[in-house]
Amino acid sequence: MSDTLLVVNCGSSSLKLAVFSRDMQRQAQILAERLGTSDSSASIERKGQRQTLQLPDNSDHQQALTAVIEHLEQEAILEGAPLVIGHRVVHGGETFREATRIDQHVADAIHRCGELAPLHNPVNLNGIRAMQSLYPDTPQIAVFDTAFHQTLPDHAYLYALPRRCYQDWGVRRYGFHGTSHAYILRELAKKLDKPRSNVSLISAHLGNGCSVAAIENGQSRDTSMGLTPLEGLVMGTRSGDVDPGLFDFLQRKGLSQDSISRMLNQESGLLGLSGKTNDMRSLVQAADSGNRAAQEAIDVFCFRLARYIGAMMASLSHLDGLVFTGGIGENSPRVRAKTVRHLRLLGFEVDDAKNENHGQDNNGSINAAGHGIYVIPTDEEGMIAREALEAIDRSSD
Ligand SMILES: Nc1ncnc2c1ncn2[C@@H]1O[C@H](COP(=O)(O)OP(=O)(O)O)[C@@H](O)[C@H]1O
Ligand SMILES: CC(=O)OP(=O)(O)O
Ligand SMILES: [Mg+2]
Repeated sequence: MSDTLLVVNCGSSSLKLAVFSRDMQRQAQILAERLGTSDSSASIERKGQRQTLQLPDNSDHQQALTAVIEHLEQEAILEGAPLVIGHRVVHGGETFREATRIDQHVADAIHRCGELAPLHNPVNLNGIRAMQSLYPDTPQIAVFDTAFHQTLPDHAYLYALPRRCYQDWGVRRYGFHGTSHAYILRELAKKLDKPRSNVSLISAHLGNGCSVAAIENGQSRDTSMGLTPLEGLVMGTRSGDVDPGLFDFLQRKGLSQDSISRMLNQESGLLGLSGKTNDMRSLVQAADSGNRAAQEAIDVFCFRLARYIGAMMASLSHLDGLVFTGGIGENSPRVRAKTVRHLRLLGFEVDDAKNENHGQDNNGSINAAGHGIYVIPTDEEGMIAREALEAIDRSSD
């Protein structure tokens, strides 16, 4: 068995892998996209070099994983079975409060939670099964998006529904992107040179999926995603909050349950509003060329985000900083500036020059006066690797 740590993050149409050495140095980062199409490929980044690996036509996650692992072995990036494999699992319900070694019992529980994350958990499980068959003797650890939010207080996780919905079916707010929010807490604590247990922040993870979290003295106290990763902010293809009355309305218009679910999860958000793309970078370009729908999509995205940042203040007694992260949060000065402009009354103000260069010359800080505002790149894979290692140390104690 080698000294390598492998992280597997199976998303709905993509696959991310990362390889780390035992001392947590990243050896390679892999992104496979457009799975299930005739155009799927993987890009492999290693020591500043990028390679592209063409994947077999219509590869599913399992086939893509097998092809990528074969390549990593050929290139000696992986030599023999990894020491541990960490998997991102999106929904762990109330069952999992920390990273957990996967056995049949745990796999069954992940399968049951799949009812609440149908776009995510089934593909997470496919990744787990693929790696179990490739490396049957390697410990496989599940790291849950929901785990960090298990500290939400009752008043933040209960929906105002009849009690039986929670008691009989587990209908409550769970929250997601916990691995990223926990990483951001850790990085902000380092920046401020404070123990995590004294740090309070609002973390805005803005990728394809988007969520904010209020973290008070190191614990998650509120977040924008709920029972499923559909609630809250406007996302790439997800609507975020809508009036629950919409379901009745659309059904009366003749839409089936499946088509409503597809609409809300895959055809809405930035894509739905712009009618063009779910990609924020392309939207900013389109808006600059005068495309009105693209501009409106950005406006709605930023306004919803600002509303939620305001809402997160209700869970905090002090604030060390507002942090932007994820592909959009890290790279879009436009989104950050536009969002913060709505929040002047709450004491937030961006410094334009610092914002334009993502705070790079200011230790990540981009605020003018008022509360601290930071840009901090997230590292879900690094965090999963660390948690996986801690979990095997715990299980061998
Ligand atoms: N320079 C940029 N400006 C604006 N948006 C960007 C930029 N770079 C990346 N993004 C956006 O980040 C989003 C993807 O975020 P990412 O965190 O990589 O996604 P995922 O959730 O799939 O990991 C896309 O909307 C993409 O357009
Ligand atoms: C939970 C979630 O939304 O994940 P992602 O951002 O990977 O879609
Ligand atoms: Mg993401």
